[in-house]
Amino acid sequence: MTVANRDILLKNISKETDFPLSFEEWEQKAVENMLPGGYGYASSGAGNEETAKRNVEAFSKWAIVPRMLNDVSSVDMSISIFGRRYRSPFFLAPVGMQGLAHEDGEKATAKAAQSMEVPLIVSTVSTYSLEEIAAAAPGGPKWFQLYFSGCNPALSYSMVERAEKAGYEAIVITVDTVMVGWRETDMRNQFSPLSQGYGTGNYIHDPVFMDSLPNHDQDTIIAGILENVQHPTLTWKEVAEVKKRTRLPVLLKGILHPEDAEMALECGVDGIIVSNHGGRQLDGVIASIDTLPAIAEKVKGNIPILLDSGVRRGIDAVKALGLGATGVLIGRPFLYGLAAAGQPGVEKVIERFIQETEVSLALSGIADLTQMSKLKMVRE
Ligand SMILES: Cc1cc2nc3c(=O)[nH]c(=O)nc-3n(C[C@H](O)[C@H](O)[C@H](O)COP(=O)(O)O)c2cc1C
Ligand SMILES: O=C(O)C(=O)c1ccccc1
Repeated sequence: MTVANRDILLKNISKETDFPLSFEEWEQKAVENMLPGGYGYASSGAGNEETAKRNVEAFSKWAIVPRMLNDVSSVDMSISIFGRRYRSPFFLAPVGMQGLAHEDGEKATAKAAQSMEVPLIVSTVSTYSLEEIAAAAPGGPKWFQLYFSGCNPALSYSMVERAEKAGYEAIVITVDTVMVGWRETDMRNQFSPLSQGYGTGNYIHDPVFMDSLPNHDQDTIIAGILENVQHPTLTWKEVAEVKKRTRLPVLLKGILHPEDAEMALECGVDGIIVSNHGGRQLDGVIASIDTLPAIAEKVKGNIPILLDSGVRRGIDAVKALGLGATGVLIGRPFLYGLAAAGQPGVEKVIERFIQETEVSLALSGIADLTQMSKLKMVRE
């Protein structure tokens, strides 16, 4: 029997009581280890935090109708995407400024992703440069998340080129951040992640970016980064242009409307990430998991659909897979693991997700992910 909770039944779990189990327990460790402004930035949602709450509630409203009497003695939860096979359906979401959680920031996360064989999506606004992160874990699968520059397209293209050169295997264009959301927690704390992040690293270490600035004092660099991240004029035109300029697969992150998913197909993108940015952008929007079925119906298996926002444990991933996702991204869960214990913390968070998913698939009567359509999914 290979199923993960064997160790628990054999009481081997007592060896690792130092590590939290649930999301809430990891979050408590993060509260203890992060500065209040940084924790507030990471944990909060936009506006009244309706969507941030809805993301989690919506998962609990979906129920699985499981299958019995299928041999689940070995559960294979590997997925295949863009010609590569991964051992699990989990990805680490692009999370900027990880230096806020741990001094090794994305370098520690990259090492954990490599050792757990989980693809890492590196943010444009990382504490460390995309090359430093790649060098920290040269064998690990990694994708690059692009905030397409609002004022400097040459910067975006140069970042795509650098990512290709550094071994990144896909480009994820985030489309829900044409401007940063209305974040009252940060206003109250007078907190800007950009000024904090800058002190600990050298993200956007790009000659094109640096040349575009009138001078190199910290305020000018930070204002320049923000101007580059926000892009109110972003349209399908820029997406098509990025597609033209890279040989890597291009995904769009932040799709919620089924018709946008259809337009993504028409535009020739290679994948979509159904996401509301963890409730950090437009408050009041639908939970990702609730819009997934309609999107899956439009996409009809033509391109992979990934999902994030509110995935807190393995069973949430099973629900997303049951509703048509190829894989899921986790954001805050791994960030809190990083804050709690650095690289080993991220590894343990990933391990918990993988093991709970394995047990949950077995109990659902699923031996491998091609069998997911045998489940019935019901919304309360
Ligand atoms: C602190 C923080 C920073 C983030 N930075 C980025 C970013 O730079 N680029 C991006 O596309 N998404 C960013 N996101 C959104 C995540 O990629 C992801 O969509 C979200 O965290 C998923 O929700 P979850 O935290 O509920 O798992 C960030 C999220 C957090 C919590
Ligand atoms: O905090 C975020 O979610 C995010 O994506 C971001 C990135 C750069 C600046 C501000 C916010």
